[in-house]
Amino acid sequence: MSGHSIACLHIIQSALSAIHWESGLAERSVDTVLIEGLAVDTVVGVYDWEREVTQRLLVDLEMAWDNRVPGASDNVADALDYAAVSERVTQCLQVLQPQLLERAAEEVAAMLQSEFGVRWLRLALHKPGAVPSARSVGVRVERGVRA
Ligand SMILES: Nc1nc2c(c(=O)[nH]1)N=C([C@H](O)[C@@H](O)CO)CN2
Repeated sequence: MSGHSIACLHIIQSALSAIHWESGLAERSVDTVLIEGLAVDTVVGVYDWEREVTQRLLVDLEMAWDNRVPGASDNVADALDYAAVSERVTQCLQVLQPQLLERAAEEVAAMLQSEFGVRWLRLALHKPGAVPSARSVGVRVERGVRA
């Protein structure tokens, strides 16, 4: 192969790798941070009696986060801090006192996206005592773009 052809090949390879990078196909993280079974006692429910008592909700969360950054720095400031998120989710549900789990899910999801910069999340809210013949009932939502 001539020197000219090799030079052309290099140019084509560089252009292709630039396109690959720009298109976001390169090294995209699909990492997540998890919270499972977070117990939150709050006023929740549609019936009159439910507005007079607190009931337990269990929260499961999976949130997209590029864990390579805190993985390299070992610094919690680079991580999605699951302790801070747990505290804020608890506060959000205790202030909201929603009737429906659907309303609670929307509020928590929007808060996580706006306050913590979470680009994608899957959130399940369980209300274990609501239907005595079921182990648990609840809702699951997915919001944002995963990758
Ligand atoms: N899809 C839903 N159905 C029901 C909800 C709810 O939040 N989402 N809530 C109730 C009552 O509050 C119930 O939990 C009382 O046991 C009924 N259905």
